[in-house]
Amino acid sequence: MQNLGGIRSWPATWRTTTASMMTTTTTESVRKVAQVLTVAGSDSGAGAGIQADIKVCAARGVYCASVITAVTAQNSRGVQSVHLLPPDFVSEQLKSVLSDFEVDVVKTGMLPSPEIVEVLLQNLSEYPVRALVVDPVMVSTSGHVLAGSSILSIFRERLLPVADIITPNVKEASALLGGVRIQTVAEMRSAAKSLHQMGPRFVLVKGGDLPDSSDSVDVYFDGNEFHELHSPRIATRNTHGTGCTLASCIAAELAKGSPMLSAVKVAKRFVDTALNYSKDIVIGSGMQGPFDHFLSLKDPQSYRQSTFKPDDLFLYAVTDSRMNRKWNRSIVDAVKAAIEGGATIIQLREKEAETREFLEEAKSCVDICRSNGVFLLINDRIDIALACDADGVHVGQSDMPVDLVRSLLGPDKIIGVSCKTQEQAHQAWKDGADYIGSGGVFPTNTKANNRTIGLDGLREVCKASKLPVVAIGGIGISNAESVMRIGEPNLKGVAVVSALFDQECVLSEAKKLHKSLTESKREH
Ligand SMILES: Nc1ncnc2c1ncn2[C@@H]1O[C@H](COP(=O)(O)OP(=O)(O)OP(=O)(O)O)[C@@H](O)[C@H]1O
Ligand SMILES: Cc1ncc(CO)c(N)n1
Ligand SMILES: [Mg+2]
Repeated sequence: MQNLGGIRSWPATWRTTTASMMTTTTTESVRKVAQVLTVAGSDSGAGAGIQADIKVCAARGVYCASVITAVTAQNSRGVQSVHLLPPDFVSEQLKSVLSDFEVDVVKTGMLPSPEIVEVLLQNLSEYPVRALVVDPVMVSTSGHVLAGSSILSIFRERLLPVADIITPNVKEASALLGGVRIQTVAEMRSAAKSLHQMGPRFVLVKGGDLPDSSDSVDVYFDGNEFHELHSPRIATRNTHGTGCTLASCIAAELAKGSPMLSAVKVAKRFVDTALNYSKDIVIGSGMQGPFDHFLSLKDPQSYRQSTFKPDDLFLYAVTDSRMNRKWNRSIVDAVKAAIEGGATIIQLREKEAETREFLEEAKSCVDICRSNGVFLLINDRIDIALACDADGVHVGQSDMPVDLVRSLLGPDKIIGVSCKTQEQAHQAWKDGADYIGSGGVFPTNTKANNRTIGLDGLREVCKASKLPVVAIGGIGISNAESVMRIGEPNLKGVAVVSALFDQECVLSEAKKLHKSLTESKREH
């Protein structure tokens, strides 16, 4: 919470906890478990509310306690009835949990009366937590009022100012702002700005219900900069509880130690994946079905595969053991800095590493990448990729053939392959690769005896490729724009080695490169 220092003051070790383990060893015998407390309403249909919150946290590897504010009779057709719990009893539940557990993050959903908000604030001042995520639930997607206008003034005056992030949908944002019109992304941006002035540290205005939009766009504002989070709108009836899921996932990621923007990105991606994954399941006969938070009601194999997107190739960071040694940093530190600076995918290319040491480092990198929602690939070493459960591999033309890699790794891992020619690009697609890396575009010292194909060669490969392409070889801040300017639609980004890792500060180089790539993307 704002007045408590927020998540920025968290111990550094927390930032490396994993989604699957949810713990950090503090002493030999005590394991710290990341904990969320949701303060929300029960949904008998279990698609939204408390039930969704608990499922999301479990899916993200975080413990979730629950304080119930109201009980709803609700299904896929709508809300039939709402029963509020007495504020005193809500307070007893809050005390019960907060006085006993080490709650990291409180997430609020349905807070149906000013008295309930009052007891929540009272308990939070008595038992401070590290972060407060406020999903200002007011109306269900089916149109039922879950919290009326009586809560508006206490929300505006007392709850929002102590929130770390608020996640209103467009209707809720409009209600909080006294009924302003929000029908476009531009209006979402200005709403986010006005809401920020009410005191929360971060604002995310969700665009799931934005009319006439082919993308599902959420607008994030940190008081300084805006970020638009886009994902294609998924055609499904199963969107009941997307809002609760998003907010709880943000809370879970914060509890594990993520910075805010990373938590929001992971959450958006989680909702997107879960919706995609369960778009055709049928639960209930109404217009608003629940979806599957555990991604298990359908063939689990398609999970990862469906989440790799060509845009993940935007800023592709490839590590190099010699450079890390030269600058005296570990692979793990190099990867952390690259991600913080904006790298969108990581490849570990550690030619000289000893297997056992490499495996340990790769495992740590998997944890960091996963908690930041960034994929991690291993160069060439299928064995290491399997052993550390990396998201995939990148192979060259003289490494193991792609079809064999695919049969070893299964359908859900990402496979990239280096291609210099149109024939190789065609073969990569036939063999089941997900993307190709093409280069060396410019001469480079990183790879000896590597033929340079130039921008013309890159263009040829892009034209022949049915797969997304990332350009590699001698690319850095000075020439990244000229590469992207070739304007081939399937050229999705640049891969860099020295430009990030043979530098004194990986973080600032990554930031600069990300900025220049973003600018060149905007221009085209
Ligand atoms: N059809 C969809 N396809 C993809 N993403 C979606 C879709 N609908 C909603 N989302 C995403 O789900 C998240 C929740 O957004 P939404 O605006 O629906 O919240 P909400 O209305 O509060 O949710 P709820 O339905 O739980 O009340 C956002 O990240 C939004 O972009
Ligand atoms: C209990 C409850 N909380 C939140 C929502 C918002 O989706 C809902 N429909 N039901
Ligand atoms: Mg909605």
